Amino acid sequence: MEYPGNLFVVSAPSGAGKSSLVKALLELDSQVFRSISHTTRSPRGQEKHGREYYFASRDDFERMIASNAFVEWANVHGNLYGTSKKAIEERLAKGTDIVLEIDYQGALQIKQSFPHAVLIFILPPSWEELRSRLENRGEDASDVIEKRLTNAKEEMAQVHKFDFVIINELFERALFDLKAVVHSQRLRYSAQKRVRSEIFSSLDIPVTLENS
Ligand SMILES: Nc1nc2c(ncn2[C@@H]2O[C@H](COP(=O)(O)OP(=O)(O)O)[C@@H](O)[C@H]2O)c(=O)[nH]1
Ligand SMILES: Nc1ncnc2c1ncn2[C@@H]1O[C@H](COP(=O)(O)OP(=O)(O)O)[C@@H](O)[C@H]1O
Repeated sequence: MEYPGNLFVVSAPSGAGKSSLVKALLELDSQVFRSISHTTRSPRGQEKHGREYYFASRDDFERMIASNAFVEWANVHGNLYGTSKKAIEERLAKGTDIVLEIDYQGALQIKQSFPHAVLIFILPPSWEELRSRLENRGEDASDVIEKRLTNAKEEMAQVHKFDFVIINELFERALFDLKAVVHSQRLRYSAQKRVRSEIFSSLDIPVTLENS
């Protein structure tokens, strides 16, 4: 099913800066919303249920899997994470753009269900920088950091399956690149047709079906 809204997926190894970049994007662009995932991970730092995540027990999460409530879900770093159908379908149907901040497994599942989804991978500038960001963030125990750094090797090996790759060295530059990807998608003819059809019809521009 085609939706009038654009669907962006942002993936990155833990510590690369995806949450910071998506947060900054949402502050600049009122037309983009972030999908709130469910997770069995316990809250970190100042995280609040219903804001960063819907924190769920393992039983509740598995009940949601059994009732087919997720459009995608995955086991990441030993915790379960998933995007509920409810979280995205309502927003997309309204024509707003939505960002999913999910791992590469979820990204590939989304691309299967929503071929027009735009997959964006955020890379750190180096291994040393990735480690130091995780350590300076100060939100994960050292064994968790080691596990996430080990998983980062497999995650970054998937980068070629993504539509765009942004290197998050200087934050402002990476944010500029992320904004450019979002805005370029809005300028695609098919996206324009869905959002500005009244202008196309008033200018008598023929809209061919294959772009619908
Ligand atoms: N597949 C999937 N991955 C998710 C979802 N929500 C978060 N993740 C990913 O799970 C991983 C761990 O997220 P988190 O525990 O918040 O740690 P962070 O990566 O250090 O911010 C990250 O790669 C997230 O992108 C989701 O709904 N589905
Ligand atoms: N370009 C950057 N330069 C330096 N530090 C950064 C940059 N981007 C993010 N950070 C910091 O790195 C840490 C990890 O960022 P975060 O957004 O939590 O990553 P992720 O969501 O990918 O795990 C945070 O402390 C954040 O403030």
